[in-house]
Amino acid sequence: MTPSDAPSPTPPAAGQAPDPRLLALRGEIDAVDRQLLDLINQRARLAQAVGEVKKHEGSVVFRPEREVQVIANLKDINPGPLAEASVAPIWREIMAACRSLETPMRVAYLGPAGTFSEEAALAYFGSSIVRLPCISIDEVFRTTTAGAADFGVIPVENSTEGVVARSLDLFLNTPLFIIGETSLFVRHNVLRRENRLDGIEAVVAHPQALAQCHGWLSQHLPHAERRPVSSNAEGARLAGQDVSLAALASTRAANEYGLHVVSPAVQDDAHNRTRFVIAAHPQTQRQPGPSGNDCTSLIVSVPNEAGAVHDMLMPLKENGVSMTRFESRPARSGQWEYFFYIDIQGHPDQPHVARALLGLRQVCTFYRQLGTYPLDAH
Ligand SMILES: O=C(O)C(=O)C[C@]1(C(=O)O)C=C[C@@H](O)C=C1
Repeated sequence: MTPSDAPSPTPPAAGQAPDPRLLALRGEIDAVDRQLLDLINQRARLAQAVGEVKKHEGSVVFRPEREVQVIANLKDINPGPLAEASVAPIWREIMAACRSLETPMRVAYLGPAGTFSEEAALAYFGSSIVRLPCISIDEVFRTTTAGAADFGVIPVENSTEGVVARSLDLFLNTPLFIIGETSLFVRHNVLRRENRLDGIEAVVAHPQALAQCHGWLSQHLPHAERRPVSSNAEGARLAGQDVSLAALASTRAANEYGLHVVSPAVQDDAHNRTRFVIAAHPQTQRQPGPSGNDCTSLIVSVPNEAGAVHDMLMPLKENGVSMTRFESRPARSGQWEYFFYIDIQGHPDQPHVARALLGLRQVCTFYRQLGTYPLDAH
């Protein structure tokens, strides 16, 4: 008998009693859930008590380094069968719920509802947050700088398209600093009111998404105009109002705006990822302590002369500090001068990192530490 000939298990007919083993197992699951609820409430009361201590000493609620350690410890001791990848999202939600009892967290990101920035905000902070969707990345910076948001979620880099130049430029003149990072797999889908490709006159999406789907669009929708808009979710919102438009956005955006997924995963690179950083104001948040796996982000500039970039990197080499990112942006001085955006591994509390930063500072004409934060533990 082939698998397709095998008799399929018959579901119980309406009115027929389910298998008694199922009832017994569900009874046990209900009992375990009650215990879990008791335990989670016990944990929430402890977090409230921690919140009282912090209020008393005037310190900040959100401690990313502690949250990373909680999750890493649990992954280490997880006996299974729960998959290791399930531990982080479950505990992130539990900690988000506990945190929200200490204080509600207001998080600004590029909106409207359904953007990948919103997904990054939820992946990083969990869902117990106050969502503040903004109309542009500039607005995310403004809202967070003005104190209307506690944190801003900023896209900085995409694995297909490279840096998000606007975000890097905005970091140059902001008092905000970085307290965390998160990376998302970004899958763009063609979304439309009608479930077919023909008749699409324009594809509306963020310029980065249009670029990330360039090959697919040229092949499948060569005659459709590519119209840039402020975000992919904004494109989905517009496509919800006009059947001649298609959007490139997430399945969450499809649900949000009642659209069909006409073609799934049309980004040219199957492994397309976007990295976001979490920005906060130094008056309301402090730099996270060492977590054991940290990154320090800097913006520096050196004189426009032979060997200057080499000299700038020597203190890192001499102190055994790894550089994980090196980007340049024009300084707009008309003199072919550049700002360099550098990420290094480690925390300034580590002596070799402190020595490297001191050496670097001495050769730079501009030096700004953008923040030190635990690396994404996904
Ligand atoms: O340990 C703390 O500082 C807490 O406030 C508790 C807790 C948690 O739920 O475990 C909550 C918020 C912080 O970001 C870190 C951890």
